[in-house]
Amino acid sequence: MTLITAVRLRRILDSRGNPTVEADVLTESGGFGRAAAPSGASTGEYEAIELPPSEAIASAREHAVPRLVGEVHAGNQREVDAALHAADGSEDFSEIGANSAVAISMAAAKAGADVLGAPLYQHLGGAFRGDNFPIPLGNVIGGGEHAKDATNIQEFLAAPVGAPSVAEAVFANAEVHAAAADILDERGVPAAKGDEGAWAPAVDDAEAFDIMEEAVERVADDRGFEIKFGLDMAAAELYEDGEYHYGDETKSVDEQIDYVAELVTDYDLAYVEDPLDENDYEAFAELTDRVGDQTLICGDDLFVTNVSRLQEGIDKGAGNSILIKPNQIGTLTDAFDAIELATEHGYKSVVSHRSGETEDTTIAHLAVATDAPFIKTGTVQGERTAKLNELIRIAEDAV
Ligand SMILES: C=C(OP(=O)(O)O)C(=O)O
Ligand SMILES: [Mg+2]
Repeated sequence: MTLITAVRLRRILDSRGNPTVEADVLTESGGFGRAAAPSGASTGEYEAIELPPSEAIASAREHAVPRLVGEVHAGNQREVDAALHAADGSEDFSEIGANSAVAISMAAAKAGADVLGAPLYQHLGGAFRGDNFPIPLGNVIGGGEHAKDATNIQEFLAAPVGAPSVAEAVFANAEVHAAAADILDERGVPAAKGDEGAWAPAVDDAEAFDIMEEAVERVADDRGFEIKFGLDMAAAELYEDGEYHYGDETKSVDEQIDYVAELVTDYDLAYVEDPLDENDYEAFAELTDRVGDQTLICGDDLFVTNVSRLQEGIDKGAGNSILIKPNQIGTLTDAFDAIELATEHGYKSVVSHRSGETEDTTIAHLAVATDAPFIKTGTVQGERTAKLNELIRIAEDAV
């Protein structure tokens, strides 16, 4: 029934206006799935390789499509993803491109679900998920690689940890985003938006903390449940020649650890992603030792959704959480394996978008299917709200 009969690949636009890969997968019994690859800007050094979309498409047509069509069942995700690995033959999808691989992998999952007549989250294992829904981490203020002349820290994220439902959490994040705009306005600070729709004002990090604290407090008071906030420091982007660079100021590794530990305590941060360089497991371990019982220390560029890198982190006590970005590793199977390993070792999974996105909603289903405690997928803008609105629909469907 789910034997793949066609795979179509094309270039479409992503949210930055760049081309990206979209895949359609069709099956013998008329099943259909469509998915598109996202794209990062602050990419990790160890991510699977994204090829220019035209190259990725040409290579996947030559190497992957013949191994899928008439050979593999869309309903068997491990079979699909093994065929993609075999077609590629490299360790990092540098032959067919992780962008082609992830688009095909996700489109096949949707085609498999379509044949079964099941929602994607159910097909991906949602029947045995818990009762919880992922808490959305919403990007409210940001800079770094996502916006020019804004904060050094890449993302200030609302974390509505006390929200009674996923819908309330989604709306609360949007309200924090709006409250931040009001506060900026009151302070006479103009703000454009960064790649993910977060405000990108020309303020220093200290002022951004201040604005976040106030915005979160206003909405929490109004809503009557607890809203914290967190960060993606994307510290690999700040790190050069052994030091962390904040504009003209620098911090040694030890100073960076002290700085982050203080931020966690001072602002009661719910979440800190990539507070240290992607090669520094030891510093991650030291910070985790200091504040890992108070907050999530999440590895994005550190782990790149890769089980080997995660295992090294587990062995060294680096972090207590992993960001899951399917396109960092190339297939849904690899992303699932990373989530499974994380869960086994008490690491919290945070399923994530990329700064370059499309209307694709696969990550919302992935987060629900795997019972991930968090999802990071922005706050506003269509390519972000596509996932947030899908979460609301899934929650309604799953009760
Ligand atoms: C979403 C992120 O940004 P990008 O997609 O640019 O890596 C991130 O760093 O977590
Ligand atoms: Mg990150």
